[in-house]
Amino acid sequence: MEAFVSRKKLKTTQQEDDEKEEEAHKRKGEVLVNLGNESQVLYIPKLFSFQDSSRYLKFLNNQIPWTRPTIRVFGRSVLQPRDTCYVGSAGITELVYSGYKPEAHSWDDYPPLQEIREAVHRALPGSYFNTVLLNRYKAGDDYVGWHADDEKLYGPTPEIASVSFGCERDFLLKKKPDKTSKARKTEGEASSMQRKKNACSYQHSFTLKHGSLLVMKGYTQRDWLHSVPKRAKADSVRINLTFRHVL
Ligand SMILES: O=C(O)CCC(=O)C(=O)O
Ligand SMILES: [Fe+2]
Repeated sequence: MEAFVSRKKLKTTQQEDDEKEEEAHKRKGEVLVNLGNESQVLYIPKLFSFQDSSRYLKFLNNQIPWTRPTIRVFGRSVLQPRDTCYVGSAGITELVYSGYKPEAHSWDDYPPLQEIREAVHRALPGSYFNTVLLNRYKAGDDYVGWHADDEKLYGPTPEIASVSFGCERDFLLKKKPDKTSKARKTEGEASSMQRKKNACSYQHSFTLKHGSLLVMKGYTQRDWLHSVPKRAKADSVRINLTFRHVL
């Protein structure tokens, strides 16, 4: 009985701490979502002013050597549905995703990218990013499908900082299917009402604004998938930069 009470108390303290942290971010106009099991997402809507964001968008759109590579998806070669470029420090482990190994360009050639990285470092004390993967979505039919950035070179709990410029697009998160038999059994026993309720907390969506920063932390890449789906109404270019730390 005693053990049960103290466990319950411990959980309450954790929840209280989470709520306090969420409140502190809210006061700054930010959103912190605790996804459970030590996964969090932080959204800062205005890391950059409108003017700076527009200047960066123009620079990136015109000066980055964009490519649209052929990638492998479920054993088939397909054109990636967005443009890409990769920038990283010399000597880092090579990145390979969907059978594609992007060439790492040098930070030295893109001072505005270094400026953006410094702003991200200031916003996230203690963070350090040595690579950035850039994506350009020309319009609403460019997208990124469901995936996790769970490549080994980032380690088990990577912090991924995602900066967006240009057209607003939806960023979705959904929980990976739970593999443990205990979880399957609990889900099987749940009433349809409970299942609906659970489903809600297993999906989140953010509209990523011009000049915003979204950070995925903790075990988000292990336990969750994310995507930027097609949107018929998105009629202009969006550029997204995901800063990552290669170990
Ligand atoms: O464009 C975005 O917001 C997400 C991009 C992304 O998930 C990725 O590059 O891995
Ligand atoms: Fe991603």
